[in-house]
Amino acid sequence: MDSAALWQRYQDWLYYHEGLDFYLDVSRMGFDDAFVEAMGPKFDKAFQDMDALEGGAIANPDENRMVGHYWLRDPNLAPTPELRQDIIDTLAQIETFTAQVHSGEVHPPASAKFTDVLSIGIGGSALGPQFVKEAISPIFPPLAIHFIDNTDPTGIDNILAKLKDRLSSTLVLVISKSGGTPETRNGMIEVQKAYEAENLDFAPHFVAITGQDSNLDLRAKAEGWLASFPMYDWVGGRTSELSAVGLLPAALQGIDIRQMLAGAKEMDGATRTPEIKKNPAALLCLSWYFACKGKAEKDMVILPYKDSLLLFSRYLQQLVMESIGKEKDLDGNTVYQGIAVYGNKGSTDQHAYVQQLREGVPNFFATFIEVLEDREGISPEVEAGVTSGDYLSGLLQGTREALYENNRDSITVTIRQVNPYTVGALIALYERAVGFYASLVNINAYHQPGVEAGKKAAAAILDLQTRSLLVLREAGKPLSVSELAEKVGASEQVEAIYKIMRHLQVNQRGVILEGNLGQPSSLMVSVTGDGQGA
Ligand SMILES: O=P(O)(O)OC[C@H]1O[C@](O)(CO)[C@@H](O)[C@@H]1O
Repeated sequence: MDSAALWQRYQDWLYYHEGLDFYLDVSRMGFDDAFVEAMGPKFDKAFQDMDALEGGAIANPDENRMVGHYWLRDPNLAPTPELRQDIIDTLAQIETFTAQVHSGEVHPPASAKFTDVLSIGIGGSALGPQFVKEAISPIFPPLAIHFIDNTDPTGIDNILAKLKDRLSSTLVLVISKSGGTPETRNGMIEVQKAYEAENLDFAPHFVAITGQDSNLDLRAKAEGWLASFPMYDWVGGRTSELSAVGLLPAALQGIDIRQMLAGAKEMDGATRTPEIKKNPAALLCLSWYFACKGKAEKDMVILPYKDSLLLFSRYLQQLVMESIGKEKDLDGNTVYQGIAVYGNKGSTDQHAYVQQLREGVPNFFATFIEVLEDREGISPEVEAGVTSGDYLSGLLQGTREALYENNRDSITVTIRQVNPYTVGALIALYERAVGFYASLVNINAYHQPGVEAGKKAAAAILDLQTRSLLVLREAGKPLSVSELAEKVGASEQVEAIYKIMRHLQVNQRGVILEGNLGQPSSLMVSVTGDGQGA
């Protein structure tokens, strides 16, 4: 296409929303009018599905749940007065609690004010709060936030070492919708132990955000924690940033959560329009469908040219991949759907993997996120008439052009500024696009059956560990790994048992491995003393 035709295509397809000061450019996606026309009926159905979902239909049939994240920013849309009131009350509870914490009215026993927040959670109970912190937390927030989002002992140690002198003024949020996620539980227990080691009563520091009557909820009540906030069963983990899960950590950092909700609400309004060209989420989704051919044919590379949006791709990775990555469609057909998402930020990534994007395997489409405002105030010049921001902007345009020249498609999302309003809008945009995409490819976007397999397998490994240590103690003499597996009654699990023993030995858990470490079958395993791991 020559430059005049491209300029025309750019204008024909440009979406602009005045209230949001938001642009979406899909002109560098190679679809034609015939494709758009052919997609019409599929989109009509997607719009209808979305209407039903917002009206309170059971949009997550496997889990027999409604899907109501859109109601969080417009409680009037909630299908019952009770749900509406719950949303309003929770928001009020978040704001009241935050004001009390900021003023010192709610304070820890040994300190006049809380100074830090430690958020313990994983997946949807961490990624949104982490993204928002990175994007819009003030440089000097009233409370500095830290995260434990894994069961990695070194990761936990690092955070606790950082907070050691301030545990007495740290507010600990334990966030888990199910209230039973092991990584989160482990973090919670280790942090409680850290409080006990400092002779501090942990309960007046701990706050739960969880589903009603979950294990976490019951524990928080039994131990008399400082506060609890609800997580509703009709909000999925990956769409929970605008529930208490994301709003409480954000508010505690001094972020304007009403603005986040307002931005999301405005975007929700824009993405309700049942016309592809006038609906930015539909345009995004049309582009994804075109690139992927409705199958998992391409990856989505997210390239925000703004440091503060670094974690957006990580946040979207869960939102898109946990929603779209499904083996079966709604009719039970095997479809292996998915869109792999990755990316960090431009122009930094230009000095890493953009080489492959430009010249290597064309298995992706890019999404540039452009922020018009370089910084607050006037920029110094780095050379005559040119600022650092001019470079950033030029590098974005240049990369987009270089990709296009080599037949690599791209989308460009443009906002004026990264602020609570636009961050809320971006979250809402992608939530809606994922919902539409699921309709187009006929899958349930709101369950995650695949995650359960890994969780069950991990539980089975821990069970094998307990049984193996028991056998070793009873044997009272060294056993080869295969003898051990046989005595445990799990010969087919010999490799897993070998790995368990190797891990216990390295961590001084009372296991001795003798023999050639490079030849696992030569190893003899025994336990010392009472075998601490048993
Ligand atoms: O909030 P929870 O229940 O601890 O779950 C954390 C994450 O685990 C998952 O259920 C899957 O591993 C995610 O969907 C969820 O965001």
